[in-house]
Amino acid sequence: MIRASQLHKRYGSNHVLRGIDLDVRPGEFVVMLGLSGAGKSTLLRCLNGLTTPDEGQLSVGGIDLRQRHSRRALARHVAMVFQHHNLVPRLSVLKNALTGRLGAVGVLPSMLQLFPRRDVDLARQCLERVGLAHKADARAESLSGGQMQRVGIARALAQQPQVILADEPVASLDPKTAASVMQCLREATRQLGIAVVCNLHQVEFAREFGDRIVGLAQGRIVYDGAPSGLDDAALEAIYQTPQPPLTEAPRPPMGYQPALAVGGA
Ligand SMILES: Nc1ncnc2c1ncn2[C@@H]1O[C@H](COP(=O)(O)OP(=O)(O)OP(=O)(O)O)[C@@H](O)[C@H]1O
Repeated sequence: MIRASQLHKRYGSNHVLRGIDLDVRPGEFVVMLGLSGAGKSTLLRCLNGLTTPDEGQLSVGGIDLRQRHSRRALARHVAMVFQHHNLVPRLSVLKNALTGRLGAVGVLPSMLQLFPRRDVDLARQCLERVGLAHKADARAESLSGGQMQRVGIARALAQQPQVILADEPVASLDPKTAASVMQCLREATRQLGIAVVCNLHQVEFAREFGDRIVGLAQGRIVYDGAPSGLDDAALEAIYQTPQPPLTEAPRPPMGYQPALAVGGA
C-alpha cells in the first residue's frame, strides 16, 4: 500500500528526512510519534504528493511518486484528515461529505455541485459510518468540534481511498471527544481495509488505537513496532535524544513520564 525506501528530504541546509524506510499494509493503522520538528508532517506531505523527496523510492497505492503525472492519480487513492477539518461552514454536512467526490466527478458537475445519485448515496453511507446520518441536512457550522472532525473523516471515506493520512486529527479536541473520534477513524478504516498513517502527540492514544507505532526523531525512524513494545527505552529514543531545542518547546506527549529525571542529582 505504502512503500518508502531511503527517503531523504532537505529544506535548504535543513536535512529533515534522513533515510526513511516504511512499508504499510492495507488496513494497517500506523501511528507516528515524535517531537515537534521531527519530520512527521513532512513525511505525510511526501506520502500525499505535496512534497517531493530529494532521494529515495516511494510508491503509494501502487503509484510511483517519482513520476510527475502520478499526482492526479494519487488524489484518487489518498485522502487527508486535517487537524482543523477544513469543512465549508455554511454547507450542509452531506455536501461537505460529498466534497470527497470532487476528484471523481468532472469539473463542470463539481462546480455546479451536481453529483450523481450513487455519490450522494455513498456520502450518506459514509456519514452513517461515522454516526452522523441524522445530521446530513444540518449546516456544518452548527456541529460540535468532534462532530465536525467526524464529517472530515466521512469526507475522506467518500473519496474511497486506499490510504488515509491524518495529521494530528484530534489535537483540537478534549480527551474524551478525541478518543471517540480516534475510535471512529480506526473502526471505519478497519472495516474498509484502508491503511492509515496518523500523526499524534498523545502516547496513550497511540497505544490504544495503533496497530503499529513508528517513532521519528530528527528525521530518522527510531522505533517501529507494536504498541506493546513502546517501553521507556523506546520513548526515550523518540522523545529524549536529542534534547528538544531550547527555542521551541515541544508539546509534551500526554501520559508520558520519562524513566530518568533529566538533569537530576
Ligand atoms: N515548507 C517548509 N520549508 C522549510 N522548512 C520546512 C518546511 N516544512 C517543514 N520545514 C522544517 O522541517 C522540519 C520538520 O517539520 P515538520 O513539520 O515535518 O515536523 P513535525 O514533526 O510534523 O512537527 P509538529 O509535530 O510540530 O507538526 C522543521 O525544522 C521545519 O521547520
